[in-house]
Parts: sequence; C-alpha cells; structure tokens
Amino acid sequence: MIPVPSEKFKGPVVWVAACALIDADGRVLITQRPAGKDHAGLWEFPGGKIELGERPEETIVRELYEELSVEPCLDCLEPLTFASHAYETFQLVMPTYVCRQWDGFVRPNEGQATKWIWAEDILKLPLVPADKPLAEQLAARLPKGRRFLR
Ligand SMILES: Nc1nc2c([nH]c(=O)n2[C@@H]2O[C@H](COP(=O)(O)OP(=O)(O)OP(=O)(O)O)[C@@H](O)[C@H]2O)c(=O)[nH]1
Ligand SMILES: [Mg+2]
Repeated sequence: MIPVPSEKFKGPVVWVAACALIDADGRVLITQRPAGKDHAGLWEFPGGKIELGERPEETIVRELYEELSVEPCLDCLEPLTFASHAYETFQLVMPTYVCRQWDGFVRPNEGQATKWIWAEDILKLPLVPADKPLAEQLAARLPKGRRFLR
C-alpha cells in the first residue's frame, strides 16, 4: 500500500538517485546508513541527492565513487523503478537503477556496512522506509535459483 501524503504536507521534494549493483551471481549490494545520518542503521541502496545540473545517472556515478570507490558504467545503468515517499520533512522522489558492470572493488568510504545478498533477503533487513517497494521489485525481477535480470 502506497502511503498518501496528508493534504497539509508542505515539505520540499528531494530528488535522490540510487542504484542496485548486481554481481555475476545475481547478488545485490546493499549498504547500511552510517551513524550521524538520518535513518542511521537502516539499509538502503547506495546513492544520494541529485545536484543541480546533474542527470540522475551522473549522480549515481559520482555518489558510488564517493561512497564506495566503484565506478559504474554510465551506459550500463538500467532504470528499475522509482520510489515516492512522504517523509515528515520532505517528499522523496528517487529514480532507482540496476547496474551489473563497474570498475573497481567495493570499499566503503563512510564507515558504512555493506552486504551482497539475494534480492528476496533484502526484505528481511530493516530498510529505510521508502525502500520496501524497491526490494519487492528487485525480488520479482531477479528469479530465484539462477538469478539473472532477464
Ligand atoms: N541513498 C539512498 N537514500 C535513500 C534511499 N531511500 C531513502 O529513503 N533515501 C533517503 O534519501 C535521502 C538522501 O539520501 P543520502 O543521504 O544518500 O544523500 P547523500 O548521499 O547525498 O548524503 P549527504 O546529504 O549526507 O551528502 C536520505 O534521507 C535517505 O534516507 C536509498 O535507497 N538510497
Ligand atoms: Mg548517500
């Protein structure tokens, strides 16, 4: 069920871009928000706020390098879906991609925990509130057994 914002809700729209990296076996990278950030301790897909003048794909390339030292292939970012969620102070809109090709190895740069996990197991983690539909989409698109997108 999608939460409907109350009519009194006046918070700004915040645009964020996120990306599920998928490894050769079909596992998905998920990261834990570090202490000091909102939703600390909850799990999310790597990414961040879209800056002025950026395409969401460029945000992902920048954020994944800053946060994890990996460089996703810009042309390999495949749109998955988007999240829309009314937080208390802002309305999140978050285009979300998948990517299966990148340069480098995951090295968390912000002290955040990371996990490579099967899509269906993501739903067992405490997720940031907007992310449950994203995890459900991924679990639906990555078949069980051999887990390939198509
Ligand atoms: N990266 C990311 N942010 C998410 C997800 N789901 C979700 O609600 N958010 C929310 O989007 C907001 C912005 O994301 P962020 O904190 O990653 O932004 P950022 O990397 O630019 O961080 P900064 O503002 O500390 O530099 C946060 O309130 C975060 O909780 C998600 O799956 N990934
Ligand atoms: Mg971030």
